[in-house]
Amino acid sequence: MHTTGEPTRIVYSGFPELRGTLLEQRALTRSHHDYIRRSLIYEPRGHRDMYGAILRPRTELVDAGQAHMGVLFLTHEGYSTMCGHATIAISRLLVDCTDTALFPRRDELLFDEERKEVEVRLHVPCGLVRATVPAIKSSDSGNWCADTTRTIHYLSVPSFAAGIGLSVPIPPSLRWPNLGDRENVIVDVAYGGAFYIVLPAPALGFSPSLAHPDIAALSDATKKLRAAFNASAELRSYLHHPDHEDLQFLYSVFVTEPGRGVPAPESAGAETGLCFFADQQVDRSPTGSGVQARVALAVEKGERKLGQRWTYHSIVSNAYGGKGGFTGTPVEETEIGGRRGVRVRVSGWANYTGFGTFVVEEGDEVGGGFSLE
Ligand SMILES: O=C(O)[C@H]1NCC[C@@H]1O
Repeated sequence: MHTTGEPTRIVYSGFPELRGTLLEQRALTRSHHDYIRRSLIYEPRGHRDMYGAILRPRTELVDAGQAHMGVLFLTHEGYSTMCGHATIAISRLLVDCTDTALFPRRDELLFDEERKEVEVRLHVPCGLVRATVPAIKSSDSGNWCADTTRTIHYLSVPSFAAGIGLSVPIPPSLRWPNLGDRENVIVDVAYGGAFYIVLPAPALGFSPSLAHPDIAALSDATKKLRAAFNASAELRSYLHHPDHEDLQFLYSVFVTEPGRGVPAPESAGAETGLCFFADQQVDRSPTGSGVQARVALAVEKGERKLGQRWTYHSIVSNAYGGKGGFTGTPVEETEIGGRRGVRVRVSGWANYTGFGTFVVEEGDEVGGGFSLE
């Protein structure tokens, strides 16, 4: 499937049997079954920016009846903890799926007759995400399918601003050409199921406009910024999450341009972002988890009120006149590990690109997956 051009290659069958909690399954997949990620995400089947997901029908939250399905996320680097664009795609797939062999909890989904929508609860590595998929029900069969005229939305795990206006010292070995003679870069850090650095392009020494970004130069700068951030124990201490140490790492640097893009209906404003995540993949979608992080920052800075909807574009949604932009709305204040957090409602669209079977032949070493880097 794709969400504003960002792929999600979804494994719904054929994955080895795994037991344990979702985070244990994630660790086991990394240690014993990483060849599957490499064969699906790397060349020759995938590419540098491919993204994937593995459906996990048994997890502790599924078994407890709190979630309908578990999910592991795959990047070019490894296994991410949250993914909004894949959440939107997978929840549509599950609403359309009638096969209980693939989706054992399918019969627990409920069609809301009044709102004409179906709620799908996904257990993802960072917690429980509630997605709502608009749907159409057939009066003959009683079956439903996703209604693609309306957006899918999901309610996030608690998101929070972790640090505002932090100064990152850039050592001489990590300077990039646009930095000029500056020795520090000022960043915000926020959590939206994963930790994000968020900063406007001029903070890196680039023009404010993301209309025609120099992606290679921005990738070089954000990679070096991330290395400089990670080199400081004091800065790394901002990546603290009370739930689990698996969540405590810097996932992405998000470069933003406030004000750019068409606001979606009933949205108070718009902005554009370019997200470099994992090992410098570029997100084509507006990045759901990054939207959560950016909304949490806006609330913390007093720029956004509860209930205020805002539009978030990627360079792809802007290229299509705003189609495929996400919206993000802080809907509820919450407390997380003694600090203020918000739950964010993120809306977007996803489409199918195909259904297929992948094969790796015995002895085909190249076909097991390679990357030109
Ligand atoms: O939408 C998201 O949250 C994801 N897209 C790729 C990077 C993030 O995990």
